[in-house]
Amino acid sequence: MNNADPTRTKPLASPPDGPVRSRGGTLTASQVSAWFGASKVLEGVDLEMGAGRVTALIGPSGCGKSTFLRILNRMHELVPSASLAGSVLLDGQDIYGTSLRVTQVRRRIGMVFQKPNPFPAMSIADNVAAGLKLTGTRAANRTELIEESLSRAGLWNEVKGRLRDPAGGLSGGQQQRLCIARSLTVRPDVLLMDEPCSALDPTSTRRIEETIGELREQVTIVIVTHNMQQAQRVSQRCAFFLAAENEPGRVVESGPTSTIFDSPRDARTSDYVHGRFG
Ligand SMILES: Nc1ncnc2c1ncn2[C@@H]1O[C@H](COP(=O)(O)OP(=O)(O)OP(=O)(O)O)[C@@H](O)[C@H]1O
Repeated sequence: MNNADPTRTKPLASPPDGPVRSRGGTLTASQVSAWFGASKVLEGVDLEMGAGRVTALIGPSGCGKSTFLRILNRMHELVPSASLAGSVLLDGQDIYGTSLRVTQVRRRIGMVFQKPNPFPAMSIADNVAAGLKLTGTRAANRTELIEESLSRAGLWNEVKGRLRDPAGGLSGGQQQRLCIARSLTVRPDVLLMDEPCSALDPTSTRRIEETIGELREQVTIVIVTHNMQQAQRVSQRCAFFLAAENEPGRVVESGPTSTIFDSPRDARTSDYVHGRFG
């Protein structure tokens, strides 16, 4: 591509032969509260999700984990009745401020959902490239980015001989890794994952967990999980959310995963992580 032409959109990706830069962004949530209409569902969440780490959001159903996750890449505002207070900074930059457009925020902070959602009739390669299209990103090195993204998602070896086949022919676990690859094409700083293994069998789950482990040096990961073993296996930090009856969800405690599981400060954390409720 001719980089000398200043009118051309500069691709986000590095040159094809360049390595993926080791990076990841730090997300800092301060006093985040959220509402759906008049109903307050989250209260005063303070949480730092550091670069190079996996942060697990745990807690019983309905305590606001997914809402919090969606606030982190401005998806919460897609619900017409939704509102929020507080701030979220990505490396010190306010993601709700005027210096970042919403498309830039969603490009730098990607999301992988509970149920794999590839375009089933579209080819495997086109599904990965759709990550560029969905975020309005132009890239000269499309082919290399497809291989790089599939490799980083741990899927390249399984699909390299059938990139033109429809994605609907992949197993559930492969489809989820394809969705991870799709998110990685724009080289995000942060990847948000909302129960990414809940629709998968144990073998596929372990494969995704390995992928998370491989990715964390390059991308900050925030994952919602109901699986306590998974939180222990994949995360370095944990935040325990809880909503008392008719109250919004709050973070009871957060810290290193080993502390949350082995010596939490709050008895409710201990009860939850040891399966005594929720
Ligand atoms: N679109 C919505 N409109 C109205 N209320 C909503 C909406 N989405 C979530 N809520 C409510 O907000 C609260 C928090 O929900 P949220 O999905 O964030 O919790 P969660 O901890 O992720 O739950 P789960 O673990 O079951 O996914 C719940 O009371 C839920 O009913």
